[in-house]
Amino acid sequence: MNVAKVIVDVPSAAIDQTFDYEIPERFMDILTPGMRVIVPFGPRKIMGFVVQITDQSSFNKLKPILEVLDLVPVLTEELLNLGRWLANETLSLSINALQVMLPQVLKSKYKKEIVRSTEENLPLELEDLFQGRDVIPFEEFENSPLTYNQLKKAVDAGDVSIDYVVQSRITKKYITMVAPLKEIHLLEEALQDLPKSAKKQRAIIEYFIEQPEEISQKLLLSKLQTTSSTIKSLVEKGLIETYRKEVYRNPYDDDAIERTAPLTLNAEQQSAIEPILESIENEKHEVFLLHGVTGSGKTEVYLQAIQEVINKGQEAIVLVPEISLTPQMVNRFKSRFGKSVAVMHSALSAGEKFDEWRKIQRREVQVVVGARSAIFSPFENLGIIIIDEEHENSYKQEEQPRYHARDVAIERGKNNSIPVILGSATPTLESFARASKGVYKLATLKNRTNNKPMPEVITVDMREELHAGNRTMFSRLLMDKVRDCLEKGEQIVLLLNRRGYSTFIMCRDCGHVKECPHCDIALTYHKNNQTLKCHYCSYEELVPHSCPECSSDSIRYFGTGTQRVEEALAQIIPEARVIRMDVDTTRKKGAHEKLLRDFAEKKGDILLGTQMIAKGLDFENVTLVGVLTADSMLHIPDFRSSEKTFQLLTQVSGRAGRHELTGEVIVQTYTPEHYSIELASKYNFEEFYKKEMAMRRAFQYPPYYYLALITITHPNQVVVVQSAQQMVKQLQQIVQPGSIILGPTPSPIPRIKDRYRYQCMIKYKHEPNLRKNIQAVMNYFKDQIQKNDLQIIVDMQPYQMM
Ligand SMILES: Nc1ncnc2c1ncn2[C@@H]1O[C@H](COP(=O)(O)OP(=O)(O)OP(=O)(O)O)[C@@H](O)[C@H]1O
Ligand SMILES: [Zn+2]
Ligand SMILES: [Zn+2]
Repeated sequence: MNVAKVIVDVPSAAIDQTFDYEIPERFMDILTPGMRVIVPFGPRKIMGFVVQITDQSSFNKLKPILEVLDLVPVLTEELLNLGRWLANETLSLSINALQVMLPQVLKSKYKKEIVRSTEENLPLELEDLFQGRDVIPFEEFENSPLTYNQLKKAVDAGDVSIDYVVQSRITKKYITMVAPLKEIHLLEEALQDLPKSAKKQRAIIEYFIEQPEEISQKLLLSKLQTTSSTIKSLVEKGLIETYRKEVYRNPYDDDAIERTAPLTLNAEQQSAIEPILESIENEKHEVFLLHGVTGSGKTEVYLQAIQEVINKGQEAIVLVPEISLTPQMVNRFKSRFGKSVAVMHSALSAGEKFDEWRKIQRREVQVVVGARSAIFSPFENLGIIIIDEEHENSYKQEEQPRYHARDVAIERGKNNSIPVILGSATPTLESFARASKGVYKLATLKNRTNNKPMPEVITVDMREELHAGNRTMFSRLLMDKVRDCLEKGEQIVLLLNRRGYSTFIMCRDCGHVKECPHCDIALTYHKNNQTLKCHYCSYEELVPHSCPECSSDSIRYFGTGTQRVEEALAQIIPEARVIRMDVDTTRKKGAHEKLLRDFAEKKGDILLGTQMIAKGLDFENVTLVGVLTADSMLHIPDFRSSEKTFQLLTQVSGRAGRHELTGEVIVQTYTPEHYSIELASKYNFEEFYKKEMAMRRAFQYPPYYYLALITITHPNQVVVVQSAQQMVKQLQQIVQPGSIILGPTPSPIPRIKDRYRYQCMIKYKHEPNLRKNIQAVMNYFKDQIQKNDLQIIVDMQPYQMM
């Protein structure tokens, strides 16, 4: 068994295969699949993943593996298999499919060190290596007579660990600890011996006599108002010691979280959880769709199912949309399961993410709560996977590998014979259709746990407002209600159903709109620093004083961004304190949390924001929710726009009246008769489902048809058009008779980063070989891709049509 099959880190279709390498003697006993290695590749040394170890190769002379990067595999056997499935399913490169499962730190340049993790004596050779130090650079081991096998034994025994040091040590954090070295009665003796004048030293000894536990040096210094030189002199006397201790960077203050006990489930929750518990018990893979109105207690069902899994000694993955991963949400899990919970969140630093990942890898936690990528958590004894708000688009990754976390969850569910729960107040049509057909098991929670009705929704026709002479963006009814609320000291959530960056600059004289010079899209106006920015390529420039086309100086910004709403509010109700939440105000780390905390602490009357305020928030003092422009999403060219509108309106309505106070919702719209607005205002999901299904059937969209979107890009427009036409011709030859090919057409954003973009879409019901066939078509373009800078992006089951 001296041949390793390795996927190398060269993201190119021409290299997308395993390469054979010889395993040198010194790595023979330690190398296992799932470890990263350094191998020679042409003139370079590059990283690769060992995916298989075998004893034969069809090549005669193999190059040897140069270095082994891990002594514990970073990918489990299950994840390696999942990687193969993922690459195949999403038509991605194997290397991308494996990389996506790992935290950033393991993908970048790093140094390694060996850390002593025991006070016990180590084998002699190791003691020689450490020479009294606690941490040594990995290279010292490589230059020592010690074998990898000996080191691995020490790692497996938990005596030492290997750590990765990413530039400037961001992977680990240490604090200096101080602890007594002598027993209490010896400390008391020492105290007698210390001269009375050595007040500071005496204070430290007295402290440890009272409290003989370790304490961080920093805390000790501040507690006793003492100095590090005082500590040092006691260390020299052999009375106390100082040492470094690794602390996990913990973004959440665990100890401050109060523990909660399971609630007694109500009848609906009880009948929802029973089949799930059965499935856990019988280790049977099933997918449950938990359709529960907002505030119906879905989370409590998750918590109790997870408890069952933990009791069985198994582990749980909970996916939550990125923007709902608020401390509020995380605390619900931490308050039930304490330190057994890891959190994976993109707002964490690379080091923090790595720490959380390591807790999973080292089996220090049983539960992970995280955004999309947490689906790849390296648990080896999974018992359940839960996807909260399963309808959220953020579960789809919009770069290679273009996977949907729901599909990955179900695949892992199958592989592990465990249940998968999809929860939502507004399930996707796809999921609800599967549940209706019995492919998924449906559980429904119709009532809020507080037994209050859903807040009443009043739609306001904005056309009538205009007729009545109201030209503001607020209807008279909404303003009355807002004032009412303010008087009663209650709070308000205002949703602008649109992104913050929709504000653009236009010349009033000639109509010129400032666009990005590299992308065919209007630049976004940012008021705070008077700049125009491109959302797609980060291009940035200062706002011009006059029109670049006609030199007129009546250049204005347009569009109803949140900034403008804020200004308008300030004019109409100057006394209201507004907290604005959008891409601009939440860019800084921790800003999102801070704004929410401020609102919870009633430092603001109105929470004004984009989509990001619609979900998961639970404030007891919120009694009014206003939606400023319910229809703005209906007009984007996306077959899911009605569904998204329905989902958003339902979600945001669910923010009101969740506790004692009754809530109310005002929805402003120019198309009150549109079924998604009308039915959302009545909370009628079933009826919406029927109507929307009929539309999808009529227009041949999912869930009746599957989609594959192929986007072709190139700096030269002629090349793109020609290639796209060739692409459609090729596709026509591979698809089944019932399938439909649309295009080629320019993409909705026809140019990004100086590359022109065309697309074509395949709609199909049954194409068992589609992936293989598309791969073959890609092969047809191989030369153009490699030599001519052509790019082809395949998105199986696309969510973004851009
Ligand atoms: N069995 C129960 N008895 C009493 N209170 C409960 C019970 N189950 C849940 N609750 C409480 O009801 C409230 C709403 O529950 P929860 O937030 O879990 O609902 P949800 O369906 O997840 O809501 P959303 O989808 O809106 O986030 C919470 O405050 C929760 O503590
Ligand atoms: Zn002009
Ligand atoms: Zn741009």
